[in-house]
This record gives sequence, structure tokens and C-alpha cells, in this order.
Amino acid sequence: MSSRGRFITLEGGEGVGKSTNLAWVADHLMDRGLEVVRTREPGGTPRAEAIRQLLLDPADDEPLDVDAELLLVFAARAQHLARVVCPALARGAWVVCDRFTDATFAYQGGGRGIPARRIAELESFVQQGLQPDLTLLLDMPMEAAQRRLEGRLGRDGGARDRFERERGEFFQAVRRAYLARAAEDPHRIAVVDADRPLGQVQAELSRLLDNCLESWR
Ligand SMILES: Nc1ncnc2c1ncn2[C@@H]1O[C@H](COP(=O)(O)OP(=O)(O)OP(=O)(O)O)[C@@H](O)[C@H]1O
Ligand SMILES: Cc1cn([C@H]2C[C@H](O)[C@@H](COP(=O)(O)O)O2)c(=O)[nH]c1=O
Repeated sequence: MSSRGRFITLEGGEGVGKSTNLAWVADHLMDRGLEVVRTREPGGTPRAEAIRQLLLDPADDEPLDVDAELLLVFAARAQHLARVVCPALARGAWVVCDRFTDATFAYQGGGRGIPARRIAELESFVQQGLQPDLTLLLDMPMEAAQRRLEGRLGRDGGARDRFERERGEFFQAVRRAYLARAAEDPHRIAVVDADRPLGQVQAELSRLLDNCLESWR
């Protein structure tokens, strides 16, 4: 096995099963003796988590400007990369991250309508060429994912955050943007049908991960 760490991201719309499967992916890799760092965006460090709170806060006393939203996402990312992701990869750990820059192209690009070239400029500035080695895009129809989310919110007694309050068209645009990214970069982004029982989803994740483990040897 190479000593270089690997960067794996999970992506997809709200409620498709990212958190559930992130834990499973981390365990799958740890079972193979790898050091795994499990993290998320926006967030992953105390200051980046504080930016996450600003982004997710549904208070409508002061609407968040779309460019401010984009810059906050990348500010949190810069902090997360500097403090967590890059040091972990440098010491040979595997980083498994719930969302990364594909989410920015999907939410701020597809959802908010910010041109992809503007997002790409910030991506180059903040990431300096760093890209995930593998992205697992969990995909399913928005309506079914919304039902799952309602089930979880009901059980948690949780309230919807600023993004979860968006309308259906927003989430349809997010899904289209994710699928367009996967079509542009099929070598990195694997689309996984998430609208299946968990065992079937995880069997496919297992196959994808084991193929990568084999080819990265
Ligand atoms: N394949 C599946 N079949 C049925 N239910 C599932 C499946 N995967 C996840 N769930 C359930 O759906 C709900 C949402 O899953 P989860 O919280 O993992 O999604 P998420 O993509 O992380 O959501 P968010 O976008 O809000 O972070 C949870 O209650 C989870 O137990
Ligand atoms: C990384 C990233 C995230 N978002 C949005 C997408 C989600 O609605 C929230 C994060 O909450 P979750 O628990 O992961 O669902 O943030 C975004 O708009 N842009 C991004 O780059």
C-alpha cells in the first residue's frame, strides 16, 4: 500500500444517506488497517464549524447575500484544509469527508446560479490543485430523499436549516448540477443509486472502495 494518504468525499442532496454511509465507509477502511480521519464540510475545525453555523442559521432578519455565502463556504474550506485535511494526507492518513467542493458547484452553482467559472477561480485559489481521489455521489429522486429527511427530523425533533428550507426547484437544480459534474469527471465521481435498501447501497460502496484500494496499491 502506498504511504500517501487518500481523500474520499461523499456527496449528494439532503437526506440521501451521506452521514449514514460516511460512518460505514470509515469503518470499512479502518477494518483494512488504514488510519482514517472522518470529517465534514462546511466545518471540521472549531472555526470552520462557527462558519457552518452562520451558513445554516435560518434566521431571516438579514438575508445572506449569495456571494457572501460562496465566500463563507470557501473560507471554511481554507481553514479545514489547512488544519485537518492537508496535515492528515501528508502523514499518510485517509480522509473521508461529508461534502466538499462538488457541493459548492451543486448548491452555489446549480442552486443559487453562480457561474461555474467564478467557483472554479476560488477552487484554484483555496485548493492549489488538491482534488478528492474518489467521490461517491449518492443520488436519488429529491421527493424520496425528502421523505427520509422528514423521518429523521421527526425522530430528532430537529428544525430545518437555511438550506433545508429551500424549495423543490432548488433541490432539483442541485441534483442536476451534481449529475452534470459526475458526467464531466466519471473517473473521479462514482454515481451510486441511493434509492435502495442500505445493504445494497453499501455492497456497491464496498465494491467501489475495494476496486480503488486495489488500483492505488
Ligand atoms: N438506504 C437507505 N434506506 C432507508 N433509509 C435510509 C437509507 N440511508 C439512510 N437512511 C435514513 O435516511 C435518513 C437520512 O440519512 P442521513 O442522515 O445519513 O442523510 P444525509 O445525506 O447525511 O442527510 P443531510 O443532507 O441532512 O446531512 C436517516 O434517517 C437514515 O437512517
Ligand atoms: C460543502 C457545502 C455545503 N453546502 C450546504 C449543503 C447542506 O445543505 C449544508 C450542510 O449540511 P449537511 O448536514 O451536510 O446536509 O451546507 C453548500 O451549500 N455548499 C458547500 O460547498
